[in-house]
Amino acid sequence: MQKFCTCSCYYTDNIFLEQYKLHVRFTSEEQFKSDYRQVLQSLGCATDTQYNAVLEKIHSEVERRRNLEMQSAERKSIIKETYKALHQHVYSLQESFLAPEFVEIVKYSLEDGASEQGLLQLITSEAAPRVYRFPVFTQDFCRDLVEELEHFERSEAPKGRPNTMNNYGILLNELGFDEDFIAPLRELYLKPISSLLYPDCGGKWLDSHKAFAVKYTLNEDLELSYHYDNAEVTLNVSLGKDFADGNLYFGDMRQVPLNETECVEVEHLVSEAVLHRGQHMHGALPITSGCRWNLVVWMRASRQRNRLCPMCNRAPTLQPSTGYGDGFTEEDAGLCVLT
Ligand SMILES: O=C(O)CCC(=O)C(=O)O
Ligand SMILES: [Fe+2]
Repeated sequence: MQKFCTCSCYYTDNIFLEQYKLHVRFTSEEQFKSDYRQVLQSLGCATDTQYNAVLEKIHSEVERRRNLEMQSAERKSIIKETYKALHQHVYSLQESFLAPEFVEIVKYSLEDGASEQGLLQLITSEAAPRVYRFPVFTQDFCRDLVEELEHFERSEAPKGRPNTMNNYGILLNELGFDEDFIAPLRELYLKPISSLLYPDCGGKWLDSHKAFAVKYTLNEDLELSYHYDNAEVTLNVSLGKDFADGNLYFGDMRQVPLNETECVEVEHLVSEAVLHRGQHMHGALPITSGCRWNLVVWMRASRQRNRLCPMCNRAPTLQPSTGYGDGFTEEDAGLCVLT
């Protein structure tokens, strides 16, 4: 059994200041002041009170991150004991949930001699550079899954939120989707495709994931700011329900400066996936009516990220974790010792 880890930058880096739409790093008050005081001022954080409110936000976010694993495990166990599913069948992946076109492209990807060129002939469209759109689920399955997620939302069960940028949404591992749904979807279906499309980004070595559902409605979140994912390859499936606008947009890879980037809008039809490199910058435009639910799977390749943590851009400093952590692994140095 692999032992998955987190990078310690999780407690210092990529802290999102919603009010200023700014990601920051915090290691000490002096470092923070020298790195951000001016930038924050230019974004409207002018007074000491506003600045102190920012520091307060950062401290509480770091505290939240430190308690996250324990609280998540607690929620998971309460959900397991008390939550009654509406559609029990959606928790175990079956081929009947999948669109026939998706099954075909996976079948092709598993053939001897399958190539990127051959696969691209079967995929509906390349919506932006190396961003692919194709059907994944049936409409019936999308409807059942949304009904299940809404049933969970309405329940008394405790809820964890996917990340600091989403205030609504559901962590699917807490709800019990990891073992029999997301893991086989990644391993049996998405890895063969990603191996051909993204061999340079760890696509052949996907071995863990973080999966969640995101939700946008008029009284809650409307949009998602421009960001990259803590993932090598991301699957994003539109589940419905009815909504207007809310397209995804893609810029460039995270290494490219923003002023050299042109964004491309990508229409996302219900039941279709958008598959992209995790570090390809993107966001979601505001919806203007209705309710939009998406399934997002951040897929990780330990072989890739053990060398470079995409969040701090350094060799990761590993911290033990429960579950998949952030997809890093302790590599066994002493496996074949000759004496
Ligand atoms: O709302 C969406 O479709 C985008 C979600 C996303 O990019 C993310 O959660 O990482
Ligand atoms: Fe994302």
